[in-house]
Amino acid sequence: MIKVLVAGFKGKMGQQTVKMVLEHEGFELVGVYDPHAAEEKLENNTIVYHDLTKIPHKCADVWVDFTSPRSVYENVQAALTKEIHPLVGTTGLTDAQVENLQHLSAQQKTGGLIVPNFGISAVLLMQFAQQAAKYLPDVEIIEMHHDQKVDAPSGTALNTAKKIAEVRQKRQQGNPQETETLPGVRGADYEGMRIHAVRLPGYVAHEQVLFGGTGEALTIRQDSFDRSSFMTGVALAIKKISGLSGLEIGLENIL
Ligand SMILES: NC(=O)C1=CN([C@@H]2O[C@H](COP(=O)(O)OP(=O)(O)OC[C@H]3O[C@@H](n4cnc5c(N)ncnc54)[C@H](OP(=O)(O)O)[C@@H]3O)[C@@H](O)[C@H]2O)C=CC1
Ligand SMILES: O=C(O)C1=N[C@H](C(=O)O)C[C@H](O)C1
Repeated sequence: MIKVLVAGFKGKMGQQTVKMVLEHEGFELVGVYDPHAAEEKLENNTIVYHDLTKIPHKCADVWVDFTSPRSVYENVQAALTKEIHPLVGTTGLTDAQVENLQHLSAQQKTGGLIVPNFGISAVLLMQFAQQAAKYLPDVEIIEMHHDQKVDAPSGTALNTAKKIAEVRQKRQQGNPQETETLPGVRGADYEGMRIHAVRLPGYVAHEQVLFGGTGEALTIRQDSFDRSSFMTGVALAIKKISGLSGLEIGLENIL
């Protein structure tokens, strides 16, 4: 049995993860964590932790984190220090934070995985976009999410831009003389690529990558209509994470 702890268990993704772990015959839910939770135990007697320092060393094999950009760094530090493999779905870690966590992971000899998106459609979108950018280097990214999301751009959009930047030179896009008569209207700039974030009720998680060439265009789009779609990826990562020696980024590392 793989022992799993879920941080952020009351949230939208945390609840899906708890359900999946309880239903999976190879997994055992050994604890859940939320500093703001009122209860001491779940209905099935699973222990509820409220304080990071009270979570015992090596009490779980995997720490699944679906919390918030404000808490994820501290949580992953705690998991690594306790020699629990962190499986990080939470977005918003900065590059410097990721680098520090990778050092800690090496020091602790405890591997882990940061996954900007557990959906197979999003993983494929990122791979196809990287491939397309080799031939169509003028790109804009539009991500669309529910209006409760706290971070922008989405982790998926930022990771898409980083993957594209690996295969193309930084380039200026659009008219060098362009001006914004409404500030921000052209979106954020990542190495010359524009990223636009839409937040609307009714949406879940969606992304379009638009490529323009001479007289032609390509649009790649993925849609996550339901959060249960992320659970196949979470389950697979829980099974495979102990095989990772460092703190890696992207579900593709275990596919
Ligand atoms: N990688 C992927 O495929 C996906 C990633 N995500 C990411 O996962 C994260 C969570 O998303 P979602 O579930 O929608 O968000 P929610 O706001 O629904 O849930 C977050 C939960 O974390 C709790 N929380 C806050 N601080 C802490 C802490 N220090 N330790 C433990 N729990 C804490 C919150 O409690 P309280 O409300 O009391 O503060 C809340 O219950 C986001 O960063 C989102 O971008 C989402 C979907 C897919
Ligand atoms: O907050 C969300 O909902 C999601 N967050 C992740 C992100 O920021 O990319 C993954 C998915 O888009 C859902």
